[in-house]
Amino acid sequence: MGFKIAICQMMVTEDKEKNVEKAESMIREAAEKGAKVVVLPEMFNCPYENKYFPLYAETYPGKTTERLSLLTSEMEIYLVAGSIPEQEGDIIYNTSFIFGPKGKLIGRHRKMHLFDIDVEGKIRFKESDTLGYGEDITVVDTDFGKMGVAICYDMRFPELMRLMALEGAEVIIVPAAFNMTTGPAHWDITIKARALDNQVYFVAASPARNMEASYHAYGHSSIVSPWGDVIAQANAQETILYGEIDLELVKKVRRELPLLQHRRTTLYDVVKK
Ligand SMILES: NC(=O)CC(=O)C(=O)O
Repeated sequence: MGFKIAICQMMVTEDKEKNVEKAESMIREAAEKGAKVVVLPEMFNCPYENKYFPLYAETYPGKTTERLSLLTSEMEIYLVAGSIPEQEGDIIYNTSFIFGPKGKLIGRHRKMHLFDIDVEGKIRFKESDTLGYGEDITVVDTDFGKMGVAICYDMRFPELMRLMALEGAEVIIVPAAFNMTTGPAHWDITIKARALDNQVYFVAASPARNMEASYHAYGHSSIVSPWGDVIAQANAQETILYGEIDLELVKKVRRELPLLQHRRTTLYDVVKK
């Protein structure tokens, strides 16, 4: 079984309404071109900067999620709606809402690993200044099998990705926003490594690079096969990236090179707490 997936590598600006409109028009175009699963980038309705997260935050259900749920049901697709700042009580989360073809919420991933880093002379970011930690691993059931969803920095943690594969994920989808320091250094290799570790399709969705923003996203949204082949990759500009997902290939690669079966779980293990 297979399906077409699309990543909307959209330009995110300070105008929330325009961001949501842009997301809607790109989703519509991707669905009209046959995509059955559409993915938006991390913080698609809000600039990636701590000062904006509280200003753009919405509760669920809220204006952005309601609009995307309606569009998802109109286009009869699955939508991994990138992420938005989600307010619950006093806490704001970096949250990905996942909708099924009838517009129903089928999953919600709150970023588990917050991007608190300080690369000397290059980039300092401390998401935990404004955001709270997600606590749950997210694997959703779809008509195309199980898919894991995580957000950006989460993908640097192989244990999380492995647990998703052990829960049955054959595709891992990651809305993300690496930057011009970590992107050139780590983006491609991390995506390929996680695809190969777990023999999954790895789908990483970035915003386009906006040089007027304070945070310059790397772009380069990518779709990598379970064999490590790059099926499709964008550059830094706004675009819709398409790829064919062949679930038979996941089975073939796992049969030919049975990594998941060859783990020495009597000697070591990765467990969910
Ligand atoms: N923005 C992130 O969460 C992560 C990132 O940019 C990186 O890991 O590099």
